[in-house]
Amino acid sequence: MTIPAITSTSNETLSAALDRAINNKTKPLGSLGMLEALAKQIGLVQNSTALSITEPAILVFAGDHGVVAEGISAYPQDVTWQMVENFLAQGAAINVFAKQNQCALHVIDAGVNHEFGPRDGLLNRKVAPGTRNFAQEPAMTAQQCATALEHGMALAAGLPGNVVGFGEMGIGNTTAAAALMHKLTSLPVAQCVGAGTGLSSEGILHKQRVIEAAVEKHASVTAPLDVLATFGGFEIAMMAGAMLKAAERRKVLLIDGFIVTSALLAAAKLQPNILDYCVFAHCSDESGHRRMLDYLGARPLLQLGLRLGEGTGGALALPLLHAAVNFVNQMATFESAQVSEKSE
Ligand SMILES: O=C(O)c1ccc[n+]([C@@H]2O[C@H](COP(=O)([O-])O)[C@@H](O)[C@H]2O)c1
Ligand SMILES: Cc1cc2nc[nH]c2cc1C
Repeated sequence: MTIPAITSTSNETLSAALDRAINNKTKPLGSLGMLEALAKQIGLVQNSTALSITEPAILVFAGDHGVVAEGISAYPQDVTWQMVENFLAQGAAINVFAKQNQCALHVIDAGVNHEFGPRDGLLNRKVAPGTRNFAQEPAMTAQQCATALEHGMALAAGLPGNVVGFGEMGIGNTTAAAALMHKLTSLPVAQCVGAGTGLSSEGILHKQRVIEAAVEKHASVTAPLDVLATFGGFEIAMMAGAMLKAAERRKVLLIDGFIVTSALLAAAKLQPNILDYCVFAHCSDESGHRRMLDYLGARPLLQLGLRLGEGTGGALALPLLHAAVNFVNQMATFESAQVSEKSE
């Protein structure tokens, strides 16, 4: 397996040209706030002052987690496959929001503990029917982790558009994500763990203890790929692979909540330049997400109290990407509209 090479988007000449294009629009300097930074970032990713959004797509990766045996989720494991059925039936929140914003949606079985059989609309990339319980043994073998990454890379390579959002479904995956966060940021487990789908405060404490014992057990594991294999999930590793390939192909990466950002944490340890390509859709209500975003130096676009996953934050932020592109392409300049510029 080869990790894609990702170059930084920094380019002084283009950066100055984008600043000029943005500042010449008929508005007080800087008055479109974060949309201006977003437009500039999209221009740098696309290596152009002629911005576009073509065929945006969201990839939703589903996988199950052996660590659910430790009683770390408020919902049973079967919800993972049941929600995959719901995605296929167009009944989930992500179906509604993706459709509302004319965004393609692809559902991937990365490792669900259920036999779906051949199904329209489901991409079968099942590595295994769920990971092992990382409280007892590594969640994946190194080979399984590499396979997941490779499937993710191939999926991203096959996308026609220039914006790709990431989403996931997997009961137990906030436990995996919190463990990854702890290992990859060195923040204490207590600052990484949260309620997930809705644990009580005792439930959160139990989840914290399970993670603390597991990181103690696997204390010698430190290299990013080994951390991903030991504590991650098939959907998390596949997302990380897809993110790396999408950045290599100079697509804009739309980052959703806590679990998606944990996949990015792993990807960014392998290729730090990937962060140039990432738009952070929102700050999730999952305790720990804000700290994860701070660690990455990320400024999320939205704060809506979401804690759903599925890529819903990305789908909801997509209109803001369109707004950023459209203001650069369609607004008049001071010159074209004969509006007077700043006098002091
Ligand atoms: O995206 C988030 O920030 C987020 C926060 C909390 C929960 N989730 C979703 O809830 C599931 C994992 O929660 P849990 O409690 O089973 O670990 C998984 O399917 C995620 O998509 C997602
Ligand atoms: C119903 C349900 C839907 C979800 N979507 C993403 N994670 C989820 C978890 C649950 C429990």
